[in-house]
Amino acid sequence: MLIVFNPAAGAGRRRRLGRALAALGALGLTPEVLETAGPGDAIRIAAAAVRRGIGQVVAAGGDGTIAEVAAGLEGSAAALGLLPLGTANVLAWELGLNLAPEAAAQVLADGRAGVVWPGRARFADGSQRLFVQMLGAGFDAQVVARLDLGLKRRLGRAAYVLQGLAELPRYRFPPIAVTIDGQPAGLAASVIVSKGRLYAGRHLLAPAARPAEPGFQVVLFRRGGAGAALLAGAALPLGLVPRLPGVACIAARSVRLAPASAATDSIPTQADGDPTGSLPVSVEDPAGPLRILLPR
Ligand SMILES: Nc1ncnc2c1ncn2[C@@H]1O[C@H](COP(=O)(O)OP(=O)(O)OP(=O)(O)O)[C@@H](O)[C@H]1O
Repeated sequence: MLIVFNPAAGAGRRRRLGRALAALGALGLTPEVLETAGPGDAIRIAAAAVRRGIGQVVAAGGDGTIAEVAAGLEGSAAALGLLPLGTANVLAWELGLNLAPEAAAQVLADGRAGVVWPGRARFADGSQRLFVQMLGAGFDAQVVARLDLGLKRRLGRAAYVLQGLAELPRYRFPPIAVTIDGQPAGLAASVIVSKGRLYAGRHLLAPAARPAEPGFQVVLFRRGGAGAALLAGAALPLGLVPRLPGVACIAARSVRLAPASAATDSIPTQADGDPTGSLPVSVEDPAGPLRILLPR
């Protein structure tokens, strides 16, 4: 077993890693730990672990670290383990993991192998990105892109709320043209292509999502403007976003998002809470699912 540790993820992460290692030691396991030095490093470390024949590679960080380890494991038989140390840890909540380091260690030691299907996003410059929980385009991606990382470290998820309020008066909500399974699906001010039911922690966004199956739920925010975004932000912790007027949730096997007009501003995207490229983007299933260690 190899643990890929992102020292920049979440708060109190080194202490939480230490607790997990102590618990693993008590269970007779002494995994190798490698630290990431920056973005993309976890992909390289996980891919090298696969070449060395390591059967379990653990992402110790948040959703961004999980997505990078997943990309490194793609196409292999190695199982992904989770040690949630991030800020939002949405995939861990989605899969029903207990976030305490000792409980996570127990799953690494004796969990059952399940599967999750990630999504693949392809950008116009030829770059691509695997995501495990969601890809956002529009307002939420703008918030992620502008987020001050020092603030995120100090305040955790509250930093997103503050940054969201700061972006409300400046973001212009350029319209996004949405294509679902090859058919036009109209315009939206913001879109979240979700693999899971949850968003930004434990908040319900896409009730029909099934992470263990291919395909996506596409959450369309048809209404733009500060008022609609503020309403969505207020509805999120109440789990009421899917019921808001102007919000639609559509099942998809492939999605294309593009600026509706060539004259509009560049529209940002985020994947699993990290800034990614700008629109246009195409989203599809990868060739196969990922093996993942789940609670018994
Ligand atoms: N040593 C490092 N220094 C700075 N950034 C790093 C380092 N190693 C990895 N990263 C980047 O940090 C990004 C954010 O980490 P991650 O998503 O795991 O934590 P988080 O944002 O706190 O958690 P969550 O996504 O659950 O809110 C990763 O996608 C990765 O690209």
